[in-house]
Amino acid sequence: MATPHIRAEKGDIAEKILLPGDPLRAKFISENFLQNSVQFNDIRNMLGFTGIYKGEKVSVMGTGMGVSSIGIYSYELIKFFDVKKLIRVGTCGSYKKDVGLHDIILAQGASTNSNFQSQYELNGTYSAISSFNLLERAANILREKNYKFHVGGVLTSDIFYEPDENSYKKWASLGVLAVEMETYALYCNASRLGAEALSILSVSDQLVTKEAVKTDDREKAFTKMMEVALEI
Ligand SMILES: O=P(O)(O)O[C@H]1O[C@H](CO)[C@@H](O)[C@H]1O
Ligand SMILES: O=c1cc[nH]c(=O)[nH]1
Repeated sequence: MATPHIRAEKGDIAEKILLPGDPLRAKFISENFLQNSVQFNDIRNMLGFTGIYKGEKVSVMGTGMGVSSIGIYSYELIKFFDVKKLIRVGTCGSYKKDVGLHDIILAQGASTNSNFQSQYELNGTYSAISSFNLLERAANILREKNYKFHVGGVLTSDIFYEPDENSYKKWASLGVLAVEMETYALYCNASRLGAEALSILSVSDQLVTKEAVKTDDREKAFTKMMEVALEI
């Protein structure tokens, strides 16, 4: 049963899915990590694949950029395709000097400047948190592999090009490690619909030192987080 955004039947998509923002990163993961991979989605070029990793069925699909886009895909994946474990594998901008380029962040929770939570008509502010089960497993795998990682809060922002380049300092003063654009919505949908979610992020930009990973490397350079996500 296809949805407006995913051309697949129930069973075509595994219970566990990796979700990069970039659909070409999904293709890269499929081609480099999965065996017997079959493409299940092409609508809007939001490429999705299902294959086998170490004997386990696993899927990978792009989400696009921003809360609205991942809000649609994660909702459809959980509600209509019975996906149970959603692991975002994304890039982020570090807010802390000691969180360097290529370091991995496990997003324990997400704050946001988006109004995604207004749909729930709460009389307060919702704290979007990850699945402790997935977080604990990812942390254990990272320790075993001896990969440098950090655990903490991130900001899910609607804005990539902030007019005030110092505004990040206020979030950093509250311990927020980095900025990206999807995790808050992913965690909300997973909590609301009864699935587990975790964002594993690689630092592509350093807002304190102004360093950045080269544009051509962004699709393929972050294989460590992909490996960890697949091993969970
Ligand atoms: O690398 P991805 O997963 O797309 O994540 C980050 O990169 C995009 C901005 O360049 C936003 O989607 C942000 O969240
Ligand atoms: O600075 C950055 C880097 C990646 N993704 C973001 O949203 N911001």
